[in-house]
Amino acid sequence: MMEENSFKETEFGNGFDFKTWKKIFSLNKKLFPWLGVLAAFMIAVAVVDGIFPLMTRYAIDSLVPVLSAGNSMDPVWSFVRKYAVLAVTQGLNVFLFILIAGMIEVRVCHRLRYLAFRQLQKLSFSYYDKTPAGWIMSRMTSDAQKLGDTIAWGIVDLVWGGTMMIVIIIFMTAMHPPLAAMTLFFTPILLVATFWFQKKLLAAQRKARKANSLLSGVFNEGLQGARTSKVLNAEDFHKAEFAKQSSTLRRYALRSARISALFMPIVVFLAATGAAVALGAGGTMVLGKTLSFGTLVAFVNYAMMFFDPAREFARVLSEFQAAQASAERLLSLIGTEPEILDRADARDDVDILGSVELKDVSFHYGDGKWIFEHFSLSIPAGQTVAIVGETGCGKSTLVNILCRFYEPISGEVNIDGREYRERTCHWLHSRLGYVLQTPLLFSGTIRENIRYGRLDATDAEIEKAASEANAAHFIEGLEHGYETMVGEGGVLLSTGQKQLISLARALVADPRIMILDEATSSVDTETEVLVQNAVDRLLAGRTSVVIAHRLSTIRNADRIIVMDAGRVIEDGTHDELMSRAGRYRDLYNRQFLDSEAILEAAREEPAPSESAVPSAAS
Ligand SMILES: Nc1ncnc2c1ncn2[C@@H]1O[C@H](COP(=O)(O)OP(=O)(O)OP(=O)(O)O)[C@@H](O)[C@H]1O
Repeated sequence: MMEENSFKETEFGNGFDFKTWKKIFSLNKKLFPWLGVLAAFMIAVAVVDGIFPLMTRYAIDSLVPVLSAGNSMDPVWSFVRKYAVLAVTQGLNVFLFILIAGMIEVRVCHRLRYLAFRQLQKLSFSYYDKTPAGWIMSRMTSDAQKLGDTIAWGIVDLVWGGTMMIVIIIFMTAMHPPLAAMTLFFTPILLVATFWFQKKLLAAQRKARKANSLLSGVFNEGLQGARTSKVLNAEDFHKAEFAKQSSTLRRYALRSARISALFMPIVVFLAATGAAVALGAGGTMVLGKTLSFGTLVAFVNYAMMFFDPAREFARVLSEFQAAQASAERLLSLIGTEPEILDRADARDDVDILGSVELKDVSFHYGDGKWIFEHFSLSIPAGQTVAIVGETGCGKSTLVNILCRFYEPISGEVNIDGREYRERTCHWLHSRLGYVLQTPLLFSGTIRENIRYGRLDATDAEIEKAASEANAAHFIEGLEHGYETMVGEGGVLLSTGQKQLISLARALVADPRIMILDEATSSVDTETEVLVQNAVDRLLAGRTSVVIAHRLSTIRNADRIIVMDAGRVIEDGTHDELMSRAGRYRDLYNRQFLDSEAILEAAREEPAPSESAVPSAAS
């Protein structure tokens, strides 16, 4: 298998890319009306926010003289009513925009995860060879989450910040254009400074996060491998690695703290300068009676308020830029084409008898290292073939090609005399059973796990398959029987129990061709016999290819193929090959008799953890 660290992630650019965002938005077309509603609410929130200083202006200029003159309270009550209406409207706006933005966040995240997961189901095996599981998990979890968050709350802040700045400029200009020009004189500097700081801050934070995750990796390895590193005297190496990552983290964390510390005073200073100008110039006008006192207060308010939307606007733009890497990585996953695709004229509606033939097949995994060159093998329908050979000789690769997880680079794979690419992948996979060496169960009940073999199987069929697979006895002995939860990956069951369930799953599917990658893990003798009987039943009457480790399977096979470096070097029955004194006899004596000896030892002293087949795992 390919090492995970050989995976090279595509480097994505840093600049803002409209195309990427257009694609992300087009994947969420159904949310467009909601995005429009959200934007409308944010415009409303910004307008109402901008009206409050005008209310203060009105109170100072119109109400204070009325109150000072001791006239009626009526205008005050009318003002209070208007103020209350405005406050309630704003409360409602805020309630609704939080609700809608939250809904959009969840739906964007769900949609992107759904699209990525759907694509993952379609992708060929080769994709999983090249792509580490951790990388895929990050795309599905943190990237999808980040995009949901950035799109929903980014629109909130972007529309609010943009509208708020426009509203402030309009209101100021409408009240007093020359004073507006003076107050807003520093605004461009404020905007530039805000953008610059936000960009630097985000970059430092991103580097700090990266250093933090590397440091967690070092922790993890250090803790998990504590025993190994002691044995290997590798403590100093781990200490040095920890010191390196830790000082990188400290450097970036300090940088981000420095930027934050500088940012606030500088930007607040600039905003305050605007307010000071308004106060100085406006104050003079108030003295000269060319400006009302209320208008001056409104100007000072607006000048101080301008800083907030400017900061939000800059922050969101930088966040969109930061989230762009998430968008590009997710799009690269969603847009990956499966390497194995059905041909346009591939048929699905043909019966299968089960004869299999590899004809002149050559294959490599994309690295140019040929695993098979001009390889041929023919298996008549109904025959059981055991494949044996040293590790790395190509047994699993042969099975991978047979199952069409990979296609040959050249040559043909014929099933019932027809090239398998003339059929759909579904045609083959629905008629082919594959029992893995390490049986994988899904979290759920035992019944559900057996039903994975054929989704429309009835309960009676499931129970019949379990009984044929020798699993019924132990299942019925469990407190919840077929409804027993198996835990994630089947952790609540023993190895032997999992093997029996996976055999039942294959039996319920009733495939014409059966591929069996036999388990090497030893189970106790009693289970070994149960598993072997179930395997015999599973293989009977089907074309079967078994990567064989059990002596009993090898002996019972119709034919044994010995492979070496991608070639068939011996082919015959057990007795024929034993009489030839060739590689098979060698292997048999060395490998299979050894495993027989291990089994023999296990018979005398059964391992407690593996002797649990008939026992409960509720
Ligand atoms: N996904 C892969 N990408 C690249 N090379 C691979 C891949 N899988 C297997 N190989 C290489 O192909 C060769 C044959 O491997 P294969 O797994 O088919 O052997 P095997 O006989 O099944 O071995 P084992 O008995 O250990 O399972 C090996 O050299 C292996 O390194």
